[in-house]
Amino acid sequence: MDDSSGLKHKELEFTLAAVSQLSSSSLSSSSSSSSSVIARFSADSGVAELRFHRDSEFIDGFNVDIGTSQLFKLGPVQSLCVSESSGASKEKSYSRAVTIQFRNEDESRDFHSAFEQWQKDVIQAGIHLPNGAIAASKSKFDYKIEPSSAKMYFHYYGQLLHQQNMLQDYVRTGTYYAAVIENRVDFTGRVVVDVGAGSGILSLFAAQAGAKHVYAVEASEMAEYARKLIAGNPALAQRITVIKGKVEEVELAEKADILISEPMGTLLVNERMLESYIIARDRFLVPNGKMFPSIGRIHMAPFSDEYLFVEIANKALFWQQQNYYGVDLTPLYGSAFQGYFSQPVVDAFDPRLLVSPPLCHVIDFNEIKEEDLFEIDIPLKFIASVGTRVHGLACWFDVLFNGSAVQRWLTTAPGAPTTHWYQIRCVLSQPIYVMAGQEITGRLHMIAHNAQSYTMYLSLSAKMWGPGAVQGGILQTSSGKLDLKEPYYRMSQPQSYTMAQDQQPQQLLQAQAIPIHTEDLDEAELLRQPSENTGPQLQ
Ligand SMILES: C[S@@+](CC[C@H](N)C(=O)[O-])C[C@H]1O[C@@H](n2cnc3c(N)ncnc32)[C@H](O)[C@@H]1O
Repeated sequence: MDDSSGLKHKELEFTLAAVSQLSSSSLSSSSSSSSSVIARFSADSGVAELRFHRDSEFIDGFNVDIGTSQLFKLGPVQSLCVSESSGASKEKSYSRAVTIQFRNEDESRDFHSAFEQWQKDVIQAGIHLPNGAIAASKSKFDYKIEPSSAKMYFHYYGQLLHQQNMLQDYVRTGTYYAAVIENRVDFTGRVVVDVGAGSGILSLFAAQAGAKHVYAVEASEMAEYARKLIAGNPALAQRITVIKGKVEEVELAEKADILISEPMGTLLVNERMLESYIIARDRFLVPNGKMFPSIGRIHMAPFSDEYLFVEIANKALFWQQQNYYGVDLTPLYGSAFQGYFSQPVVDAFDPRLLVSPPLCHVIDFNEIKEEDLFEIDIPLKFIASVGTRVHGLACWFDVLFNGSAVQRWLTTAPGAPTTHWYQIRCVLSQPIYVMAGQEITGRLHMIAHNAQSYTMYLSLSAKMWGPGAVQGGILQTSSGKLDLKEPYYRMSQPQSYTMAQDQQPQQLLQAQAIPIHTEDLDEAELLRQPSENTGPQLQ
């Protein structure tokens, strides 16, 4: 039954034991209560919201927009609600989290099902405003992604120079070409959907491989260029239809036998386009249809790199000046130091820097649910091959084209031909010392945010080692929080790994600072490796 909000469910209230807030600037700032807290589901303001009240007072800054939030269970009576910042603060904040403590398991369960139901209604029905008007029904994409991020993102992809950058990554485009052409058997006479077609290049490959018809879906202005490019290839053009729009929103005349897409961002998941690929699967693909690619793997291994560590630590030294035009800058040193270590480093590194064999986290595009990509939690366990200082976690990815004739992997591994994705390294501000044979454990926990990327929480620990060690005991732990949306592109740095890796960090800190190449890249450009001077190494 509809109420004035237009949602099927009436306003609901839950009494909670406590709530506390994790803001992006502080992990622990909180406002938990001694008196009980009421959580109220409401659409009073025309937006479906969860509002928290204590002693009939609204708790400012805690309200969450149900349409753009995600609720996770932390334990039987504890949950975490991650949401877009919508409070009074003007501070730029991609996401914020409220920890909710329930009084018992039943109430926790009821709360979760109410949240799920409200979210479904918001997404499916749109929201009726109190004056009777109906707010435009938003798509799944619009609910998850901040409009300013989406605008910049599609503006970036609407430009030919950025499509050219990807086309000129010959490892990437050549592997797609080979995977399609060698697997003609999968394309001949089939209906294909190209998810995020860009210039239309993969649609043209699919048509070359004999596709009966290809629907090239592209949300950015690039769709117009794709039309032009396709029209200029008349032998293929009659079998390709360009559809301008988001895969979450467009309608197609028929189902697809096969999806083709290049949805991979830095560390596979940046840009959150994999979710669009999964939505396209659920909307357009016939049961048991093929996906090109069908599997993605994130590979991870601890690394040791004194140069990189010192370079990052040195960047913050600027803020140690006590007399900068008469101003003491040191109050900001700690924040600057933390800021530099929160940037994943993007470059191509020597695989000899790896301290142990890598492990991998598999994402099966045929099976995974869109929601599974909202939070990616990877337990880490390695055995150090050498005694050294570990400076963080190195990561890269690969994807599989599981063709009926030929299987092909597109890899971005260190040591393999470089792609425009390079590799990424999460550097910890506190290195850990390991001996050969010692176990390194940890966790990489990534939480999606509404700026089309992820907040990454990394921790690494060295376990007790040697005779007499307490079973399972931890010697040292180091952790960090990084934003995958704000990487540090380091490709133009001089790379030299001739120095002994056991040189003390203090000595290096005193050494001449490595000149830092700063690139004036806008936010959208940072989603991908973008500029000409840092372009992919041509084959
Ligand atoms: C990495 S590019 C790949 C372009 C092209 N397929 C290629 O391989 O060269 C991804 C493209 O997908 C488009 N895109 C991203 N999300 C989309 C969505 N939800 N719906 C439609 N297009 C999308 C972007 O605008 C961009 O052009």
